[in-house]
Amino acid sequence: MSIKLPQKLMLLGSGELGKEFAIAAQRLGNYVIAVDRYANAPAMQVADAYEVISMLSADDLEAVVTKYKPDIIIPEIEAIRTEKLIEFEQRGITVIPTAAATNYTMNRDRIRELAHQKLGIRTAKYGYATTLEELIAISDEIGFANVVKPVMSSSGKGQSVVQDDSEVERAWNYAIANSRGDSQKVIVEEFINFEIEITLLTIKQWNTPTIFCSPIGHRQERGDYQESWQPAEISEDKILKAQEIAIKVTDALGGAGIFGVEFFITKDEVIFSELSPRPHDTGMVTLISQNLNEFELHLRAILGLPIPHIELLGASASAVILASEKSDSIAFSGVADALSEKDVDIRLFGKPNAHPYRRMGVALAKGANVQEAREKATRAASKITII
Ligand SMILES: Nc1ncnc2c1ncn2[C@@H]1O[C@H](COP(=O)(O)OP(=O)(O)OP(=O)(O)O)[C@@H](O)[C@H]1O
Ligand SMILES: NCC(=O)N[C@@H]1O[C@H](COP(=O)([O-])[O-])[C@@H](O)[C@H]1O
Ligand SMILES: [Mg+2]
Repeated sequence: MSIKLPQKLMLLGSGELGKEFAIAAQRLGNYVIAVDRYANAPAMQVADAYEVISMLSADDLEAVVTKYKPDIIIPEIEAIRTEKLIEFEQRGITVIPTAAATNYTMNRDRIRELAHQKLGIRTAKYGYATTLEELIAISDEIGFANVVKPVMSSSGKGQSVVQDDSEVERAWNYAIANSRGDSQKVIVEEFINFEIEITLLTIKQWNTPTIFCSPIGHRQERGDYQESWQPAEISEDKILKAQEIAIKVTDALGGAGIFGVEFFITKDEVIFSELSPRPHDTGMVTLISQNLNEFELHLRAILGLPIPHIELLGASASAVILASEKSDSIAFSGVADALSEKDVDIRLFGKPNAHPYRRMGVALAKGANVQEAREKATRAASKITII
């Protein structure tokens, strides 16, 4: 595919990942329309145009697509009326990576079925429930500890680790209260006691073979990422195994773009967890670690532009800057202090309001080794306070 520039790109979802993507797209002169459910979202601040709609509404999606006639639709979150994307694709608009892929990954049950049932890939043992009674029954079958998550959610929203049957009801209520979209279904997964978990950024291209970034290690709390680092300390044979699985799943999904493929690495196994058909939050480390970051790679893959070489520039890390309370007026202190160390950078996303644990920024660092990079990133993040 050889594409003419500029292209008119419509981002569905305009958070921090969309913002960096919009910047990358505009550096090559493209026209970006940023869409999200609230005004002043990060990507809207750097886009050519923006719209506030419910992305779960087919009518709202139709209205913005009719208004702007984008060449390419680029989903940035899961919670989108993906059936409507299938219709847009049939009308000749490119959907990234494909409309079917966004439909598969919108709900945890669909991608699980594809990876485990259809492709035979090793995952954690799992089951589903649509009522508390079903959850009690399936939890006994899966055993404890297990992890309960709404089938539609991200960044750990509504997710809990359940240690024994006394905690099942609380997990049910928490999952249902925090489910995105209109689903009342939860997935229960066997708790995997992993040594490390990784994101393998996988770049699927229109006409050239799939390529990979060096694996990214990460640490999560409450199901949400706290820090990530690159390279992850895993053996070459496990990297090859993860690459083989990533190729299988992304080939089944088709299209082009970057995917964040998540794995649990145990002593003996590489276990597929889930994937994002778009840049990954833990991949923000590539804003400092690589010659081309994950957003530039996504753009090049989408536009069919060459990626001659991906270079890891050295051990690097990212650490998140989280809000601690609810607020509608955001200001940061400690920025100068955070930036005082060599090879440290930060991004403040410009989200218009905060609530506990909302990700408001990220600190990035390079170091002599992964440990030093992680320490520097965490130190920088800890110096920034939201006031
Ligand atoms: N079965 C499991 N065993 C052990 N830990 C788990 C399991 N499932 C999830 N976790 C932990 O919770 C984190 C978040 O889970 P998961 O990736 O499924 O949720 P998510 O809401 O889609 O997150 P994101 O959108 O940020 O990728 C995982 O990265 C891992 O640390
Ligand atoms: N794990 C998925 C992820 O990190 N997605 C990123 O977070 C934004 C939502 O943030 P918000 O909840 O603070 O609005 C999304 O728009 C995307 O950029
Ligand atoms: Mg995840």
